[in-house]
Amino acid sequence: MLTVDGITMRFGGITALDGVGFAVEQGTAVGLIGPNGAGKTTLFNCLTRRCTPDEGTVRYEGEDLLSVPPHAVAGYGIARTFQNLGLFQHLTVRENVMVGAHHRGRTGYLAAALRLPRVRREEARLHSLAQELLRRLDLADVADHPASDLPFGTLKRVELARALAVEPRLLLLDEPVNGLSHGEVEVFADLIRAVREDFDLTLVVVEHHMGFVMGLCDRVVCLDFGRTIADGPPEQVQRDPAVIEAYLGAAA
Ligand SMILES: Nc1ncnc2c1ncn2[C@@H]1O[C@H](COP(=O)(O)OP(=O)(O)OP(=O)(O)O)[C@@H](O)[C@H]1O
Repeated sequence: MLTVDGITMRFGGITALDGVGFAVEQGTAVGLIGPNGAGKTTLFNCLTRRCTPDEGTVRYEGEDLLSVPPHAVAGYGIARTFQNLGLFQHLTVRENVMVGAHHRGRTGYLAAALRLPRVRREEARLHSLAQELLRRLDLADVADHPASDLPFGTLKRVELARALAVEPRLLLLDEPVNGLSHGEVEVFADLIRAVREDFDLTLVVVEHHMGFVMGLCDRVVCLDFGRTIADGPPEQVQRDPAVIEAYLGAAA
């Protein structure tokens, strides 16, 4: 279970988040929505330890996540994808996925330097994990291509494979369908639903595409001006007058 409580984050005179709280039960998918500037990215950055809030707590499986340094978050079974893809363009697809796998590597530097047998066993395990993910996400044919050669839609799958290589229980998706065509969104939504099931994932998704959020998430949290204005099942949040007003106000 992920519990976010009383998160407040200020940038100079701007209060980006103002006492935001919600909980994500293990195995559920929660969508974070809200008009531009509502505070979604700032909240996501607090969850992924890219920033530290001024006030509040974030706990995952009882651990105080705010005391965990950003590079150690993967060790707690938490992975993320990036809005603008967090891939290494000059590396191959397979190497990018292996980068994810190594975030979760369980061997220390000394053991790795000495190439102890357990290091070799761990390397072999990570290679076969990467191979399985490449197959599962239909990337086997492009495994040895540099990322820079591939279309955006394929890179989205590489990004997902890299995150899954961390062997997460909790996966945080930052605008996963941003930049995809209408048809690609539906295919990617099916893929996310399938991997969620296969890997028994808990999901937190920041996304502007309402159809995607409503079709994937069990619960939706809507932010506006740094505050939670709705939290409930997708159909309920979609009909909530405060949510409609926030979006219409943003469009006006
Ligand atoms: N590093 C920063 N310095 C100053 N202000 C910031 C910073 N990051 C965010 N803000 C401000 O905090 C508020 C929330 O921004 P945030 O990017 O979290 O919103 P958002 O809901 O993700 O918006 P969008 O949907 O446009 O990505 C905005 O007023 C924004 O200008």
